[in-house]
Amino acid sequence: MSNKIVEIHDLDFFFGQGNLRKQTLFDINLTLLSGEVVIMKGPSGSGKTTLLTLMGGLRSPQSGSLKVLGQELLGAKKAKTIQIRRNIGYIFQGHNLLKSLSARQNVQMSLELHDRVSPEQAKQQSIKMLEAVGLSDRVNYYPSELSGGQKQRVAIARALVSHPKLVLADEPTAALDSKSGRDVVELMQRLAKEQGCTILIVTHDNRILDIADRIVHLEDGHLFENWSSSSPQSA
Ligand SMILES: Nc1ncnc2c1ncn2[C@@H]1O[C@H](COP(=O)(O)OP(=O)(O)OP(=O)(O)O)[C@@H](O)[C@H]1O
Repeated sequence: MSNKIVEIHDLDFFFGQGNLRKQTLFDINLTLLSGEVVIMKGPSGSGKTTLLTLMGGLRSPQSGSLKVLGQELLGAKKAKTIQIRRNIGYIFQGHNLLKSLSARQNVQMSLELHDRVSPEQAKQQSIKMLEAVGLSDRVNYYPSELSGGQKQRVAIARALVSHPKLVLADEPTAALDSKSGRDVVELMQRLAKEQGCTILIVTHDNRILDIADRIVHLEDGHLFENWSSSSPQSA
């Protein structure tokens, strides 16, 4: 299989219709390779979340080409998009845990989308994943009984438990203090390297830039690439 996990060519994106139609993304070209940790930076409103949701199959592309795991999303049928989404782990700012489910059940839920796993296997794998994120003593806790950092760890466990090829994280440290934020991204980076998955992190948090293999910038819907984390521009 190709090592190109995401391949975007000449992608434009518009919100709205008629007079209200407004271009948000302009001629985006981007490739994410297998096992890379890539950070996407950029001012508020520059289009980062829009691009992330397009890559995640949560929004339909309108032009250009957007391939995820070799599959074209432009013009893809709903069933195909849903199939692609099963190979993607999502981590969002608000962590989106279900309040009525324990940490283990929240993680397990994402495995139950995969019919090849029995409920008992799913349970064991979920517990193992919670151990991997340092929550072995919180497996049966509910979200309301966990700190912000612990909730974000559960969200990471949930995103990674099915060993997705691609993980998309939108501001994963935004709600965390700097120590918890740092711990959370280092954990994501370590698990990504262990599992060989590609991670794209959208962030405003300059303190975590050094964990990236590559940093891309979005400004007013235009993408600039190849500013490495050690380059002076990214400081
Ligand atoms: N559903 C929508 N309908 C119309 N315009 C939208 C919609 N969602 C986003 N936009 C607009 O698209 C632009 C890009 O928004 P987006 O959320 O992608 O930016 P962002 O870079 O992620 O911002 P932030 O860093 O503040 O989260 C903004 O001007 C925003 O107002």
